[in-house]
Amino acid sequence: MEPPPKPSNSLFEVYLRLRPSNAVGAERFLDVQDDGTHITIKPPPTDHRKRAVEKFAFTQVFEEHAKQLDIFKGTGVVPLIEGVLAADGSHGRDGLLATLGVTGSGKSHTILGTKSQRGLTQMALGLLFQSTESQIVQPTYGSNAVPSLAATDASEAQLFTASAFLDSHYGDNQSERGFNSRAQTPMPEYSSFIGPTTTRSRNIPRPSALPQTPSVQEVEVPADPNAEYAIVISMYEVYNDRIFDLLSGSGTNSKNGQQKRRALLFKSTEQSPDRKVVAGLRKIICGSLDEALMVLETGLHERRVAGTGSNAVSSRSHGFFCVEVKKRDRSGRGSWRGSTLTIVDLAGSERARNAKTAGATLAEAGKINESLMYLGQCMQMQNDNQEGNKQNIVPFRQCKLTELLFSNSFPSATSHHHQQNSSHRNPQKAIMIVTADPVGDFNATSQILRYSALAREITVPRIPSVSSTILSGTTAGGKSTLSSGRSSPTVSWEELEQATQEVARLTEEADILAMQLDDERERRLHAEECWRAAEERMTALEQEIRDECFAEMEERMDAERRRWKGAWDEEADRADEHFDRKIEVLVKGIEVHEDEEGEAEGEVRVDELERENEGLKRKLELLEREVQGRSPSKKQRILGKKKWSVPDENLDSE
Ligand SMILES: Nc1ncnc2c1ncn2[C@@H]1O[C@H](COP(=O)(O)OP(=O)(O)OP(=O)(O)O)[C@@H](O)[C@H]1O
Repeated sequence: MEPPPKPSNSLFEVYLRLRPSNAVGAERFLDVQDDGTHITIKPPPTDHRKRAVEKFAFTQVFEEHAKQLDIFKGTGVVPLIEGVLAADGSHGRDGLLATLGVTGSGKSHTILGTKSQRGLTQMALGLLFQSTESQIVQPTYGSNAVPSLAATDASEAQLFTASAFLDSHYGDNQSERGFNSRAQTPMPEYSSFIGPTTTRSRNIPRPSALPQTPSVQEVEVPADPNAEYAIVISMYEVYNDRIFDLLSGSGTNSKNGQQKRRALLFKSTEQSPDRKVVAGLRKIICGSLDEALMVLETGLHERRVAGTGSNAVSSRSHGFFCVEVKKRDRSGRGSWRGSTLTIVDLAGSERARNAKTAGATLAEAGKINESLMYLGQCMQMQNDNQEGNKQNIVPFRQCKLTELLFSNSFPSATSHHHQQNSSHRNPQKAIMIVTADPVGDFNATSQILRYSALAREITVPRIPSVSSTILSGTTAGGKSTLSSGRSSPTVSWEELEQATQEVARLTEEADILAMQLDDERERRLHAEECWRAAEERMTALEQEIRDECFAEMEERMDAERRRWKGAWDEEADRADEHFDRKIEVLVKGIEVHEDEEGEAEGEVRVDELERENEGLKRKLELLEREVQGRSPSKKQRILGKKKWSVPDENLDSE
């Protein structure tokens, strides 16, 4: 079985590294074939259910004796570095290096090393700085490198020089100022971690105390001679499907850092519309390997402290270490472009049943297993795509981990458009190092090998069946019988032998089918698990959407209520005014009515007075006529004296 030729769209090259085991007397279930690319695993003899021997193909298998430097040179890390340095003058190609394996199988050992040995990360950093030594930009206060780097950063990041960052983290916290990728602010240069006078509140990692071996001096990778380089480091972890910055200091700076940590988004930004980036990270510009190693140690410390604390040794999150290798024209003009080398230390898969975990840690283990299951699905899909003609879509959007790992593995949707211009990016090149303990947990290890291997083959060892044994014995007997001279139907013996062989073949086929059935059953269970997980996600999503809708509805109802109340008050005011006006009109109306009455009364009174006057006139005429009948002097006297009083008297008398 050959590993299938690697198609251009394949996600990973997959290497297997076996770790030396400490277990004494434990039986080995994994063997490496002579070609160095295949392994076979057979279930322990105690497992009666499974008899198949499974064979897996990898790009290369590294046995227990392989050293860190062997892995560094043999797993394609060097080509990844060549890709990001891009000596040919291009923008380079993103690289991804990840380790996958059961808990305790040696992932962190491989990628991050130990107290005495460097891991692939430190060696990769060493090679990057070694290759760009004379061309690396020193980020100092006043140089235009820092603000120009901040201006071209597409991820809304806060940029710090390593010295400022380390000073703010370990020193007196006075220099907590960064370059935002959107607004450039001049920043003073603090180099207190180098200077002898600074008081440090926490234990600053000392480069001299970090492992110095293995050295990568002998490895040579060319850099672009016409470029100046800047190396920008960021670190984050995926914990419970959420992204947290490992350089923000929130985990180590606060007592309850876990609560204060703010989850970041993986999204497209204004400056990066066609690629998703982790937005809002703290990024550190490192001018030397020592600075880079100190930043790395700081992030790793944060990862350990910010974790659950229940298992200090084991990685409880997926750790991402990103080295952006930026370059621009050596003259210092032009904008920064470049690519990123991402190194991932995946959390170990474990069986909740085996791991004595409970509560939050169990939920955390569940999330780790779920994300690794999705990763397994993606890798399985890659392998299926390689084996068959049908190209399935790799379902990498199922969780943060696979999204982060794979979203740059495919040409972006707009790459077609970009093909014409210089900003076109190649899909990233990725390497997966699977770590395994050949005497460890068979079930957990075989499960990981099954989905990570580039090819797989199952064989059932041929067990002589009872009938074939008997019949072969009978055949031998027949021959002896023949030699004894007894007549025997030779054709029947031949037929019987053929039939026996057919039975043996069918038995073997049945065994293989049974194995395949087992396998299918396992795949079905796996698929059901995925289905359940997807359903749970859907339910959670539905709930989230419902909550969102409800909140929006509430908000709208509130706004509507407020609007309605306003309108109601306005209407009430208007009605009051209207009412007041009506009353006014009514009052006026009443006044008018009163006047009319008065007028009428006046008229009546005038009439009465006129009538009275008429009566008086008549009486006066009568009196005059009466006076005329008397003497003139008397008449004068009477007229002079009684002219106006007489009527009254007359009226009274009347
Ligand atoms: N190749 C190796 N040679 C020597 N020791 C090893 C090797 N691989 C792993 N170890 C040791 O085994 C132990 C567990 O390894 P490590 O912490 O790397 O496992 P891991 O896969 O990262 O586990 P987890 O997923 O829980 O973080 C460590 O003490 C490590 O030094």
